[in-house]
Amino acid sequence: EPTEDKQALLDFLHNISHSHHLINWNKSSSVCKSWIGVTCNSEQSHVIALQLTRTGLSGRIPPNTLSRLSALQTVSLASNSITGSFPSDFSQLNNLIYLYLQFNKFSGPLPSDFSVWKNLSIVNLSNNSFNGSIPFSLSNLTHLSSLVLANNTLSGDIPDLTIPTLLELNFANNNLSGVVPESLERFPRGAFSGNNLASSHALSPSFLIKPRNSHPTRKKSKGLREPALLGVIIGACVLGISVITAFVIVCFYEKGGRSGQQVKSQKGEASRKKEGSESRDNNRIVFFEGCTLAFDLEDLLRASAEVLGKGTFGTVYKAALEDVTTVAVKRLKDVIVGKREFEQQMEMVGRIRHDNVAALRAYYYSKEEKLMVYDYYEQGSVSSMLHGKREGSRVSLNWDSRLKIAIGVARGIAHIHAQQGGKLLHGNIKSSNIFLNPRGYGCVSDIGLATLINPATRTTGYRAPEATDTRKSVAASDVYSFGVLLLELLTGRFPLHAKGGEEVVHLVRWVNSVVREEWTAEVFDVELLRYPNIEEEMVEMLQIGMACVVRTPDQRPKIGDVVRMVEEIRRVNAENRSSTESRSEGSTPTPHSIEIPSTSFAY
Ligand SMILES: Nc1ncnc2c1ncn2[C@@H]1O[C@H](COP(=O)(O)OP(=O)(O)OP(=O)(O)O)[C@@H](O)[C@H]1O
Repeated sequence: EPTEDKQALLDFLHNISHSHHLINWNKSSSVCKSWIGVTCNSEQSHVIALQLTRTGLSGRIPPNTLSRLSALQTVSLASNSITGSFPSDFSQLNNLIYLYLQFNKFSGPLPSDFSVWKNLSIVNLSNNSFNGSIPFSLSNLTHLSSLVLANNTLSGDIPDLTIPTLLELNFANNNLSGVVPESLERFPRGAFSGNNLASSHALSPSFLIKPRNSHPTRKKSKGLREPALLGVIIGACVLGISVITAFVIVCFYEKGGRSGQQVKSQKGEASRKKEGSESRDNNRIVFFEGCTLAFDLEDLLRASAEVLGKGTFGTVYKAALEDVTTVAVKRLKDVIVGKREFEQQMEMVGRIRHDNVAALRAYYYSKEEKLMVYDYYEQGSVSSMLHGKREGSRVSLNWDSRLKIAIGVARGIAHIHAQQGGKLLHGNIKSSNIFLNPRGYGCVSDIGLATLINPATRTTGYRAPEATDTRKSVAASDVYSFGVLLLELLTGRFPLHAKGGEEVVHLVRWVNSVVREEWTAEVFDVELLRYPNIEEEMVEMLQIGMACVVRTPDQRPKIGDVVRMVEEIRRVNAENRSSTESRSEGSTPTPHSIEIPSTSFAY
């Protein structure tokens, strides 16, 4: 626990007014683990990021508080009502990389000596009342990639800033005069609009305003889209990092008219402020309890992102918020329910906190966008672990891991089924929705989405025979999907896999036929055969899996029994193992060597 940093933050908190968002900032809780908006380094010895966007901060930043956070790399205090001049003691934060102070009430001059922050990469001081000139010392920042000073009252000439790393620049809507220096001519004209510039860059407002007003009906959403679009388009052009920008471009700008939208205007900026706050008020990101993240839609839009994959319900992006916090954002498509029903479902799911259920951290609903925010699981899903490329990227899943995945998932489903008087189902158990919790147990994600989305778009392979339509799903349908997952863990095969030519093999049918032929050992993943003394456990798991996938829902075990059975696999065999160890050491199952008690299989 970084006690000095904690005290500095408490001193900050006690000397500035703030909203209830920071209620969990207290002495008794862990600053690194539970304080909202605070991120520590991996050793938990220092606070490295402070993200207090929209937390109702108002008044001056108390001196000698934040400046004591010596390892701070990110300061985000955007969208508050902070007054006073730029905190002079921030000059002590010489590890600063990201500085976001936009949408506040700062006034007075900018710091004259920016060179104290030699690692600064992103500076956003826009939408304040800073005055005075733009300091020339900015040109000493050799890592600077984004400089946004728009919507202030800065005056004087624009300094000749030769910063090769700079990708985004916005000085619009100030009182700047003179000409745009040659070093900055590469930036779009809109970056300088709304000033008193004398050269050809002093553009006619009508040119700038036109594109914005050409789609009056889309006013609201554009308010959110444009600032990020500007950054992304410039970044993409210069860097060509199309994968990273895909999230913002594909995700958020799909519906908006694009031509000419990069250009900003004085009038446009003014209306953007208004539109932005309106739409934020109506459609804000809703965070759930226990979430230490603090960001808003604009942060999400700005985040560098990559597509993790497309699923039945939409596309999932890995988004790096202000390059410190990484989250997974699911952008839903084909949502068939209205706002109220959507919110109710999210509230239900967002309240679930369990070791074996991936927490939904936040959601966002607007007419155009429905987003869900989860923790990002670095290791990827169980599906990618099982079926990723055998060499290299594939994480080896040994038998213990597979057992722990099965136990975790069973417990997770049981917990889900215990919610809402038994009314909540998962509806889409599959290996790509299973992740590993910190102790290596399975953790279930994507709860309850099936009821929000067009039922025709459900995944086959894991789907129970009766669940042809989401509305016909019952608790036993989740048990069936869990059974398929067990078979997948045992066999290392996809639920539907191609067997030479075009023939598609249904895993459940295949396992049943192999077992019927008494070639049971054939079903197991060859990767598992190198672990000694696990055949009994594998057979037990196979029995449980096969019991879960019987055709008639009533004949499947209840999830509570399934939990007990999978937990028993290890317990029972741990007791037996010592006596059998000497006998079977190193042995692997051979064809015909395993007996499966006869069950009434459906296939
Ligand atoms: N929180 C997360 N962390 C890391 N990867 C994730 C996370 N959530 C989803 N993914 C990965 O993103 C990809 C797309 O996920 P998504 O849930 O949209 O599709 P799916 O699981 O393949 O199918 P479905 O939509 O039916 O659930 C998958 O590979 C999934 O494992």
